[in-house]
Amino acid sequence: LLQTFIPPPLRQYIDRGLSMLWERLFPSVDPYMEIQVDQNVAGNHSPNELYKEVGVHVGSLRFALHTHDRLRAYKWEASEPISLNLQDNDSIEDSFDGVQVFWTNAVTEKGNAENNGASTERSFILRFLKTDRENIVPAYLDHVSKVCADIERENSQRRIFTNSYGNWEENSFNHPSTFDSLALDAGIAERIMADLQAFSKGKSFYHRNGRAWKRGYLLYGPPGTGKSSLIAAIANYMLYDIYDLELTKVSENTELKSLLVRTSPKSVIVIEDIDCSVKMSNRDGETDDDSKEGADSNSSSRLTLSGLLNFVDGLWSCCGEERIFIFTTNFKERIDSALLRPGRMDMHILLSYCSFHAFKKLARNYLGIQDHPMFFELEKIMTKSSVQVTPAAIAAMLMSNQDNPDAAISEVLAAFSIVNESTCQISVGSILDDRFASQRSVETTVNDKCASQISHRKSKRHYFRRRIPGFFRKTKHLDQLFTSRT
Ligand SMILES: Nc1ncnc2c1ncn2[C@@H]1O[C@H](COP(=O)(O)OP(=O)(O)OP(=O)(O)O)[C@@H](O)[C@H]1O
Repeated sequence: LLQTFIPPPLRQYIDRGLSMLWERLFPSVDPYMEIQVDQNVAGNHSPNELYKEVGVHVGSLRFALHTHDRLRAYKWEASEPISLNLQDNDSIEDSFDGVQVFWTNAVTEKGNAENNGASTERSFILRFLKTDRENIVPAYLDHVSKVCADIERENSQRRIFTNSYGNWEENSFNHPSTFDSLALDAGIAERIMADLQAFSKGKSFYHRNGRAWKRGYLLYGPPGTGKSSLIAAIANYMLYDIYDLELTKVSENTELKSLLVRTSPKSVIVIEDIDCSVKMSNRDGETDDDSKEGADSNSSSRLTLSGLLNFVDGLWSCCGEERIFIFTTNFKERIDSALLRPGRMDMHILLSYCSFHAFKKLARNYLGIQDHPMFFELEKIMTKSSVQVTPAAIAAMLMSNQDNPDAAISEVLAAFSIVNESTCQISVGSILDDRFASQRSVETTVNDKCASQISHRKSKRHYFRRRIPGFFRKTKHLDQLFTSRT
């Protein structure tokens, strides 16, 4: 009750007063016990890792800034950020699972300064009620180590690895994507974050249930809907490194296994475009083409589907803990169902074309606006329309009109309206997407997808000419293509 209603500084005074009263009334009975964490390991003078961890933890107790008038500032290493800590012999309160503890930054001078025999001994002293002994040792000390590891991870540079000739090549990872910068359908970001939180706290749950501590996500949807950005957001949210596994560069199962065992815990292992990475249609690794030709008697030494299945959820998949597997694809239906089952891919997340909810997030991020008079009309069109536009395409429109929200929204509105007038089902997003940025690709897309359905070819031509300057100027052929297809 006291802990709930009395603010920490006042509580500290009351605690101290009560302790002093207790000591005066019962001088021989001390209800507290202490654990001393020395700077060096007694005997061999090597640094005590736990001392450093306690230092980081105590420095992270933010309320020290408000309750203490004198603090110490330092850096453990030149590259690390500044840490704050207690002055010599000051104390600070912390709590763990409702139990109150005190840390004192104890400094003792030993020996005689006159004959150069003086030395300073530093330690952190943990003080808590004897009755809380069971709750504190070792759970609280483990918690301190974990907090320290988390802080160090937060301050350290994220890394991205990619495989090359059977080895991982390392690079620094600075992708700025976060759940806040992503425009997703309502509730998706919250669902993923809750799942990730549960996963990161789930060590004992996974062990109790005999499961490897890992999680699999399948991200699927058309190009330009944010699959790669979501992977970066997940890595940034969890403070994990990324292993970007290029399956086409893996020649056999043993190589896959050896790559897997060399990934570190707390990492995201990504296989993008899994459907195009390797042609595997059955567990023996025999592709359709192989079976037609009756080729390759040496399938056991190659990369096979069963090798991949074992990679994700086999005996070897649990040789490192706390890992997230993410597969992406544009075509979920092309993936073998064995790869999709829970345990391998625990959550299937559809990233689809831009909804009005997602559009509002993009407008907030790119234009800095929460609302606009044209939103009402846009929402109506977006909800009714059968036209689908990717967030990537909308983001491109907003970015090119960052300083002019009216123009930006008019452009989005025009895009929906123009396309909507026709019966065309073409995805504007897929045409504008970077990967289609060649004349040939545009032709193919137009040809394959729906050029035959375009009824308003004039406005379409005008629209695409505006959106992709250069293409249509150079290529009369495309004009003819629209005409002939109509
Ligand atoms: N949902 C989204 N929210 C915010 N920005 C997005 C979203 N989707 C796409 N974008 C923007 O579009 C660009 C391309 O997105 P991204 O590469 O993540 O898509 P993708 O689905 O992985 O595409 P592909 O399947 O072609 O790899 C990104 O730089 C990002 O800025």
